[in-house]
Amino acid sequence: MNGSCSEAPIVTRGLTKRFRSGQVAVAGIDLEVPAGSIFGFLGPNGSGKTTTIRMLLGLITPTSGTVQVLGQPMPKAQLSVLPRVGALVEGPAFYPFWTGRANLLRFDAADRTADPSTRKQRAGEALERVGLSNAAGKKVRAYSLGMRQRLAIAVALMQRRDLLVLDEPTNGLDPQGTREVRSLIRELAGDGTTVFTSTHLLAEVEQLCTHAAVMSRGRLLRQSTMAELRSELRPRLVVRSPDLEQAKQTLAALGVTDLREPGETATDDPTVEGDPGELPIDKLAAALVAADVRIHGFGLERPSLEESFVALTGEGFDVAE
Ligand SMILES: Nc1ncnc2c1ncn2[C@@H]1O[C@H](COP(=O)(O)OP(=O)(O)OP(=O)(O)O)[C@@H](O)[C@H]1O
Repeated sequence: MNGSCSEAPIVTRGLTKRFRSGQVAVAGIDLEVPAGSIFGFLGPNGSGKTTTIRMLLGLITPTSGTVQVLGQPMPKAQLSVLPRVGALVEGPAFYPFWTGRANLLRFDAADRTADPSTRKQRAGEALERVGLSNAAGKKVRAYSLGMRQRLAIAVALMQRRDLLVLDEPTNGLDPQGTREVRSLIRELAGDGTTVFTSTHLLAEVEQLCTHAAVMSRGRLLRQSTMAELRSELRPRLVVRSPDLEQAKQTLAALGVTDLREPGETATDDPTVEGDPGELPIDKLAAALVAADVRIHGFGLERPSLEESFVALTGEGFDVAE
């Protein structure tokens, strides 16, 4: 890996894009993508992910703000930066009647920074890395969607890359293709490549990423490690009881805050939940019993990542695979 990669491979400051229509697609975002991370750039459709990625790669110019990729300013330094960045933005258009290998060679031949004398060898290595060596001689039209996407990633891997930027790499894939691409991304990151990947799928971030940033309506709401995001999700006290009013009063008197009755629950029992803060839960249980509250259920529940992101963005995420 290149020495300059110890610094964050992607840094933006106040990055903004206002389109001619007047629409502000990206509104002053400060991104910092650590070296070696699998960074999930998460947000609902239309939240500004693709526009951000296009600015990172120098495909469009920011209205204001700065972008540094691999320590150098973009788009100014794109000639020296882009050969070290593998990108998958709009999937490359393959010739269906050509083999996977022939398509790969064609893309490399169109790349002025690529060395023709090593082309065949590099194609062989890229096909090997994405697990397509055995299918390299097959026509692309016989490829599954997952194989096509892996071939697209092979295009991005024809040269040694310090950073991969992938825009919705599993979009449109069936579950098998999705698994293939996710495991490929994990392997690539395991080799030390930083991976920046956008997605509207929360499950993708949960399964794949070490870090995440959450976009909503052009703004960056949060960015942190996945471990931090998870630990921040405070557990809530959940009590099921036919004596709901009394349960509420008792808990409130002990200092449980934000008491609410959730709409839908797994059981028919009336349920109240609240934030117990630092209160020891055995004391809370004892107090309910002492107040003659009949208890059908009692415990701490951690909100899912989805619930907390929905609370953050006010929008739902697609949690489907
Ligand atoms: N060339 C353009 N001209 C005008 N508006 C645009 C242009 N490109 C994108 N937009 C608008 O900017 C907003 C952000 O779009 P963007 O494609 O960046 O979002 P996204 O998060 O990548 O969503 P998706 O996953 O649907 O692509 C959207 O409202 C979109 O309509």
